[in-house]
Amino acid sequence: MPPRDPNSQKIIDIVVNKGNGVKGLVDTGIETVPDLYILPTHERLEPNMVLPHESIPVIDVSDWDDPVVTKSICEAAGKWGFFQITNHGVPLGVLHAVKEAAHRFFGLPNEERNKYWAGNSPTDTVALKTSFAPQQEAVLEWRDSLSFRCGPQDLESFPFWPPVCRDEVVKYMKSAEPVIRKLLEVLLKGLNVKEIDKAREDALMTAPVVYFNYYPRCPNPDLTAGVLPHSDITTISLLLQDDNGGFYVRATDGESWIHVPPIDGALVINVGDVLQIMSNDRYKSIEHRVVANGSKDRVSVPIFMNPRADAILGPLPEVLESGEQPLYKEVVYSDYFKYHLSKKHEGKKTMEFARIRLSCQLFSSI
Ligand SMILES: O=C(O)CCC(=O)C(=O)O
Ligand SMILES: [Fe+2]
Repeated sequence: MPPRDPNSQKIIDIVVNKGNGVKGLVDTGIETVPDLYILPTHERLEPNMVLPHESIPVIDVSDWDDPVVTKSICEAAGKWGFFQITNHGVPLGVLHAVKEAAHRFFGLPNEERNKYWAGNSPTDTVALKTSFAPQQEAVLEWRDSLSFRCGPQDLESFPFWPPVCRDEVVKYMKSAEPVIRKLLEVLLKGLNVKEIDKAREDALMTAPVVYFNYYPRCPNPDLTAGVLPHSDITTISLLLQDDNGGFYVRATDGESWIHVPPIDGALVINVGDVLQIMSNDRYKSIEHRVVANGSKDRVSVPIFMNPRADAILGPLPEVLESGEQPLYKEVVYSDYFKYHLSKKHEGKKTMEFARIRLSCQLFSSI
């Protein structure tokens, strides 16, 4: 990346090097978005790129055993890669409380918040960051995020988590766990996997991470990005939105975008890269993005369910059993993860790391 101009370097200093985040920048009273946050025009989401009448499915999951429900889930995962679920059993009070907890954390004074800055935090299970990969990005994303690793061993460091929000995070994670398990059971059954045994469970769902994403009100929301288009490198992700809107997913035409309207109490579910790889493309990990908000501070609370770092990913034997060619080679999840983090958000580029190129496929079939 070319060197930054002196003004952008000054802002990097406030936002990244001093650990104040974009929230700290907004608190200085800026009235326009600095150049460092201004996207080239071709990267902005223009209104004519949004399909106003399309929407992702909303599925009532009050009966997980209903074949209509399981079929809708698997079909949505194959066609849209995204769907919303309602009546999932996570109490409304728990959902509201965790969003309030996110506001409480980001409402702390800079010096309280940045105690948790990545690398500085009292525990490596909690990390505050800004944008996605500020060192690799010419333009930064208008977002700060606080992540909590929530695997069983990670919870041992709970006493070091921020007291203003830690109870709510754990409660949310615990109530969402059965939903994650059910979703994975249904999705894997759709791939002919009869049961998720201990080994599969270890590989698929050992490393959940809860995020607080915080998008402070932005003076020029049309010029910048909350989050640039990307796919998640998870098995599956569950997203809790607030009522501000601004979350878009790539339409099935591969070009346009669809808004995902907030529904109180619903969770937005998406297939991540790992499940697309395991399903040999039957399920789709779809790009999504967030537009900054001009009138309010927005929060979202995703749960990213990840495989164990040393898990070996590749198309499942059950999927290939009928002689289907694998589209992906086997990769270790930690290598996939590191590759993802070494680049800025760039659509679905990370998947190239595991994809078998056509020429190799032809070669191996000769
Ligand atoms: O904030 C949102 O609504 C979505 C954020 C997102 O896509 C992510 O954190 O991966
Ligand atoms: Fe995402």
